[in-house]
Amino acid sequence: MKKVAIFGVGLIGGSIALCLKGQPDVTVVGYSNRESSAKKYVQRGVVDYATTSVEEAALDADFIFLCVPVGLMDDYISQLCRLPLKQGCIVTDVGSTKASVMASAKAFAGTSAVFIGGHPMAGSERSGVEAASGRLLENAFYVLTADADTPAQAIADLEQLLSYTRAHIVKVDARQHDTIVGAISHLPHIIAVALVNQVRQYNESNGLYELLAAGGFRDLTRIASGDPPLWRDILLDNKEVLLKLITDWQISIDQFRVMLENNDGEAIMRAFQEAGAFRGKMPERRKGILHAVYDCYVDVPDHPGIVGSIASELGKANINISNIQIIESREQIPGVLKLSFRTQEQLDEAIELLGKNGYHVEL
Ligand SMILES: NC(=O)C1=CN([C@@H]2O[C@H](COP(=O)(O)OP(=O)(O)OC[C@H]3O[C@@H](n4cnc5c(N)ncnc54)[C@H](O)[C@@H]3O)[C@@H](O)[C@H]2O)C=CC1
Ligand SMILES: O=C(O)C(=O)Cc1ccc(O)cc1
Repeated sequence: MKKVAIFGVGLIGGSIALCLKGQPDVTVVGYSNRESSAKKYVQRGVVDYATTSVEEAALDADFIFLCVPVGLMDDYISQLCRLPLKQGCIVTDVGSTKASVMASAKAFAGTSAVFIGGHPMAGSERSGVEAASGRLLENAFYVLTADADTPAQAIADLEQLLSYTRAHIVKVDARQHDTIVGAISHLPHIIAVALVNQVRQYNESNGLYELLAAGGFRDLTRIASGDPPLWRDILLDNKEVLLKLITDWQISIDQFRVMLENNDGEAIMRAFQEAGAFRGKMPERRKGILHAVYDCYVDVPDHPGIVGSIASELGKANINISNIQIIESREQIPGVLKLSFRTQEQLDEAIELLGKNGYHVEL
């Protein structure tokens, strides 16, 4: 039996726990610094048992996952490396930045434990154990960062355990990870927040901004709803990378300003063509860091039972809806139903079926 201790059973820790709990050879213990959270982990059935004692959680653990916000990693690493951990215990983390945690983890040198950095490249703007799902990491990339002297057997053992998440392991150098993830995740979060706040300020003097921003703008800026303390920690920890990326971003935006000032339609088209061609090459069907959302919008006449009837038409065709949202119908605007699916295939099938049945569907 392998004992796996999860420190911080929130969105990511809870999702990993759900993949491991119930496996024939695994016991999962959750650690929280708060009694009420520890109780909740057990009540929700995410862990086998929970404790508020670092020592009890770590005692005899074969694997320890640090799933707390980035700003707390160093503190937990210092606490753990002072404990008599089991010989060969593998300590890992799930933090969104890797260089600082790898630096802190040097403290494990000469102890009975081995540290391997980790970052599952999937998640959402939600947080807490309530948002955890055993399918969150399925098909996502899962980065591991290890030092040159990390025993190959320890990496293999961690990979073996992580196979329960059905994520795809990739090994990346910690600094390179922070540079790349800075560009594809951290900078986009900054831009999304800045964009929403720009519109929020315009909206203070004209509420039409909020009303008209309901569609694409809302989807484009979904990640602006991330947990504020979590993102404070990530951005401050990756500050050096982000300062450089923000400078590059300012150059890109400035190029657009110049194109507009010069009425340079050719350059605008070229920018769209280059972006479209690069984006078109990106893999669509594997979860990326900003995970794909397979949504469509269906215009619905305002009559009772319409939602049930659409759901049952799809159900009969074995197309599973993962979420239905009725978007408030406003005066003179037909009702709109937002349907979400888990895969591109299911979305495509739903669009085809609903189209055949006379519904107007948009992406
Ligand atoms: N949100 C996301 O989509 C992703 C987040 N990550 C990383 O995963 C880690 C956890 O993030 P989430 O699961 O999203 O956050 P979360 O807020 O859902 O979970 C964090 C957990 O840590 C616990 N916690 C907070 N302070 C604590 C303390 N002082 N001692 C012990 N436990 C404490 C919370 O109670 C909660 O259970 C972070 O390092 C984040 O950068 C990695 C990939 C994706
Ligand atoms: O919601 C999304 O699409 C995300 O981008 C979630 C996310 C947040 C932090 C990470 O380190 C990785 C993924």
